[in-house]
Amino acid sequence: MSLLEITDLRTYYRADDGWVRATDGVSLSVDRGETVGLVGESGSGKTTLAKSIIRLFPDNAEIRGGSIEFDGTEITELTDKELRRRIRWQEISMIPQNAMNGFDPVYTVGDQIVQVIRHHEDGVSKAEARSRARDLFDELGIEPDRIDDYPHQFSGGMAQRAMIALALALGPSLVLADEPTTALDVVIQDRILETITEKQAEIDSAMIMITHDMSVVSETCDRIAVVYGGRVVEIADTRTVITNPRHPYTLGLRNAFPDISDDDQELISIPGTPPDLVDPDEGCRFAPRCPFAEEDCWDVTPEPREYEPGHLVECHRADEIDYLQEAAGRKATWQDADADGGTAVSDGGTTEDSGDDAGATAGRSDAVDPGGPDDV
Ligand SMILES: Nc1ncnc2c1ncn2[C@@H]1O[C@H](COP(=O)(O)OP(=O)(O)OP(=O)(O)O)[C@@H](O)[C@H]1O
Repeated sequence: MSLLEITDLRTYYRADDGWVRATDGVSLSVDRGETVGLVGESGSGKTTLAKSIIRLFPDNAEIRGGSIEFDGTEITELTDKELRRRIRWQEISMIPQNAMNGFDPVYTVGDQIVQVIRHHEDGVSKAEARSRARDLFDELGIEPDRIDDYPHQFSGGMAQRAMIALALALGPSLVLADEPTTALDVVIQDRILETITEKQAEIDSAMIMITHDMSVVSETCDRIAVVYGGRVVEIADTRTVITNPRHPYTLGLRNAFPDISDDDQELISIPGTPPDLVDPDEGCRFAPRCPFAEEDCWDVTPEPREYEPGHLVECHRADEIDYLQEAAGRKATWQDADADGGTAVSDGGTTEDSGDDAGATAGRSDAVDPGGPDDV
C-alpha cells in the first residue's frame, strides 16, 4: 500500500466570480521513501495540491470532493485539531516557497523549532529540544548560536535552511517541498537542494517536490506528475517523462528547458495563457494552446489512459507518440498554434482565446506559521 493515496481530489477557492477549481480531479500516489515531482506553469495548481494534503490553505479554500489517504488514515475526515495533533509536522511537513514568510516574526527561530518539537513529542524538556534544534542547525550549515536570532536577522538562504530544519525535525514520513530554492540566489540553490535530499535520505522520508524547473525534477525525483489547469495530465517515472513524454503540454515544457547535452537546441516556449479555472470549458484544458487539438479535444474531457505500466496520460492523441514527439520539436508547430489559436494540424478547433489566468489570488498566503499554536 502506498504511503499517500490521493483520489479524485477537488480543492476550490471561493472567489467573487465563482469557484476557482485549482485542484480539479487529481489522483496521485506516493510510496514510502519515494520522491515525486510536480511540474507545471505558475497557476496550474501545484501548491494547492500540496497544501490540501496538510490543509494549510487560506480560509476561502475548500476540499469539495475526493479522498486523501495517508498511511491508512483518511485525512480529509480528520478535524483541524486532529490533523494538527497527529499529522502536521510530525508525519507530513512542508518547506514553503519563501521560508521568511513561514516563520512568525515575533519569536526567535529557535523558539519556533523548540515549540514544534515539544508540541508533538511528549516529555521532551526545553533544554533537550533546544539541543536538538542546535544540532539540526549545525547539520544544515547554520551556526548553532543563531537559533536565538529572529527571522529578520536571517538571510534568505539561512531562513530556507532553518525551515528545512523545522520540516525535518520530527522525522516526518512525507515532506512537501514547494519550490524550496526559487527564492534563493542561484549559487546556493544547488547546495540547498543537496541538503534537502541528503537529509531526506537520512530519515527515509518520501517527498513531493514542487517546481517549474524540469532540471530540478530530473535530478531529484523518482517520478514526475505534470500538472496543467488543476489536473495531472501526465505521470510516469522521471526517465519516461523526460525522454518519452506523450502529452503535448509535457512536450512543450520539455522544449522550453535547456538540454545541456544538446548545444544546438533551440528553446521554444508554449504560446498562450493557462486556462481560466473559474468555470473551465468542457474538453481538454490544454486544447486552446495545443497545436495538435482536434474536434474531440474541444468537446470531450480526456480520461487518463495507461500506456506503459505507471505511465498515465490525459490526451486524446497520446497514442500518436512518434508524430507528436517529432512535430513538437519544431518551432513552426507552436508558432502556427499561436497564430491560429491552437489548430496547426487540425481544422476542428476554434480560435477563442482561453482568457486570463484565474488570477483571483486575494487572501493567498504562503505562510506556514509554525510558531502559531494553531498551526503546530
Ligand atoms: N487564495 C486564493 N484565492 C483564490 N484563488 C487562488 C488562491 N490561491 C491560488 N489561487 C488560484 O488557484 C490556481 C492554482 O494556484 P496554485 O498557487 O496552486 O498554482 P501553482 O501551480 O502552485 O502556481 P505557483 O507556481 O505560482 O505557486 C491559480 O489560478 C491561482 O490564481
